[in-house]
Amino acid sequence: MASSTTTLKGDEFDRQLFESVLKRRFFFTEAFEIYRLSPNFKGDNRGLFDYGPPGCALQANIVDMWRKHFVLEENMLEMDCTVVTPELVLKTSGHVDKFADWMCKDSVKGDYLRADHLVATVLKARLARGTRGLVKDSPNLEQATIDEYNGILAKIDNYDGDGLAELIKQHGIRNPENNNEVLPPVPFNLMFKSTIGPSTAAPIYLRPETAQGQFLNFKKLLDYNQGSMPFASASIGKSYRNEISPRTGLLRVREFLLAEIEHYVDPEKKQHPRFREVSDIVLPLLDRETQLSGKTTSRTITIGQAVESKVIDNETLGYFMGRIMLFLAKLGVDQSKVRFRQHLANEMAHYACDCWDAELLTSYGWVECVGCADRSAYDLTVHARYTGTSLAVKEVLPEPVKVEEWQATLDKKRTGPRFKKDAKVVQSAVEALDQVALESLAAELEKNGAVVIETPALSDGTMNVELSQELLAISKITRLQSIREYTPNVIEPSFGIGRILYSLLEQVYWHRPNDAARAVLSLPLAVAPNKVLIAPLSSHPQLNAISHRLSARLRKMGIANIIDASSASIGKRYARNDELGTPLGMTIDFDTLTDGSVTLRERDSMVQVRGLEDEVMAAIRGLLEGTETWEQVTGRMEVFGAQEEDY
Ligand SMILES: Nc1ncnc2c1ncn2[C@@H]1O[C@H](COP(=O)(O)OP(=O)(O)OP(=O)(O)O)[C@@H](O)[C@H]1O
Repeated sequence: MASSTTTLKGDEFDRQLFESVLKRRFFFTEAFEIYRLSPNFKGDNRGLFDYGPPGCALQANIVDMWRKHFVLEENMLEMDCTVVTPELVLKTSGHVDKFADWMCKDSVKGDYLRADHLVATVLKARLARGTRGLVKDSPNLEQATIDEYNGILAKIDNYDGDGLAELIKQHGIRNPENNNEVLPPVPFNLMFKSTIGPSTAAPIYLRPETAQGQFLNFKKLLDYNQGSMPFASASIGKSYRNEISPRTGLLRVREFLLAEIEHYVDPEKKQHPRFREVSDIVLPLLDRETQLSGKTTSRTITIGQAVESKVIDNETLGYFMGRIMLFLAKLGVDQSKVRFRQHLANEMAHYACDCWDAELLTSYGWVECVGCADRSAYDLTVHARYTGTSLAVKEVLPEPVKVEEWQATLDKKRTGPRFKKDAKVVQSAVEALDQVALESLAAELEKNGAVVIETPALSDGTMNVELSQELLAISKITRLQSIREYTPNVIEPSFGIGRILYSLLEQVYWHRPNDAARAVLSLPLAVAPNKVLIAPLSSHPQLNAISHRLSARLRKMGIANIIDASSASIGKRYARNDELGTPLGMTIDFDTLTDGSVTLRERDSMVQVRGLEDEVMAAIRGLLEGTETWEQVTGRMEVFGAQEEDY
């Protein structure tokens, strides 16, 4: 499509105006709005939104593109798992103990504030006041203070509770809304808790991510994939996080659509067969060291170079970062407003060993829209350990190889009577011990005469046993190995669809020159909610009939379209659809009745061409399928030029 004529620069962006367009056109609205206005409404509906028709269509188109770009392109195994998750699963995965953010309480009003956001908001405001003279007569900040604040902000995600408490104390940080003091940060678990059925004895959580359902089915997925590695599963579904204080519209919500890929890979073979397809893509990277040095400027580097120099840990991680970049480009994201930021050590989720976020630049600053984490073997290992179900891969070696290894043997004559119905569980726990564990246990057994090993849950609820030398022997043996067993590592690209949708909308929003009331959303054809507006110039029944026929023709081609036969001026109708991001407009007038010609208007340039109905239909199809550009269409059809549109 033609490029926008007045792209809004960062400073000119008027969020209020932009959001009023989205609300007016019903992209989304706050949930339970009419109840929230009631004096009896006690709840908190922040972070809960309903999508209206264009928001819904845009979301569906993004998801459709995601499915084609990832699931279809890579033969991923898609799953749809339940939201309701037993506590035990999330206890094992570490979410019950660790999936928390730090929050501070306003000492007077009792409001809760997310601690890292509080510090960042206050320091940013001080910097804005003290360096840009935003507040009249406010003193300029000393350069050393400016550097200190910037340094803190560059690594704000790296502070734990104590670190945040120290910052709050040291910098006299208070609630910016009322200047009240805040209490020291405490952790708040972000999962919504409930119970299943009438019994309170069966606690559940709404899943905070789709990943766990995929991991629990790993054995079945591997079988379905004929035991072949590597492979990926994928899932799209609602996830829930009880965010402490959501204030940034669609960017931080409590219920959101997550699209996640879990790519299972041999830990010793993290090369990717299609790596060469992405190795020349240039990525803007903001790595860990740069952030720790207090800087926030990313550097551009090809994925190939980044993997070779180990800035990106391995090919598979690099491959997915490249695929994420290509996906965002297809959606219409401004490539100069994307960067990949590496997680700092404390920021990383409890399961991750490396993580890069794809961040998009918005009026709220850089926003994480896609997380790309190497979860190592963490999840499969903990679930296998707890349940005693093997989630390992057995690889048949091309030739048997001689291996020296530690072997643990239980004396079953003794362990049977000793552990009774738990004997099998104890045995599976011993069998699950890896070589590193066996080596240190062998030394411990020799030294102390007994060792304690972790087990899946036993009948008395405990999860470990003591094994003396009488019950357990650990020795080094040499054997011929024909099967290698390993727990796969997982590379996980995780896409917050709502964040991508909102950031994209901000990036494609602009208005006609000198007319802030005429907003345009330059959404690409592929994701625009409606592709074609059909506008009859009069309400004449014959023109109406043609509109419906054209609409049906487009529908038959799978092209979403909308008829606007209202009495509003054609300029108004175009303007309305510019705000909806509709890329093309077909106008039907009385000439259509005599010579069968129709007009096709392009949203961004407002240029119109005229041709026979079939020609215009072919142009629309070509534009949608990407076999023709708008420039080519204007080259071969009669051009009207940009029309002055009465509004
Ligand atoms: N509260 C939320 N609202 C909307 N999208 C979210 C929210 N939390 C996470 N996401 C999306 O889910 C993706 C994967 O989640 P992940 O756990 O990596 O996020 P996160 O690091 O916890 O995010 P943040 O640091 O912003 O809280 C994110 O990249 C983001 O797009």
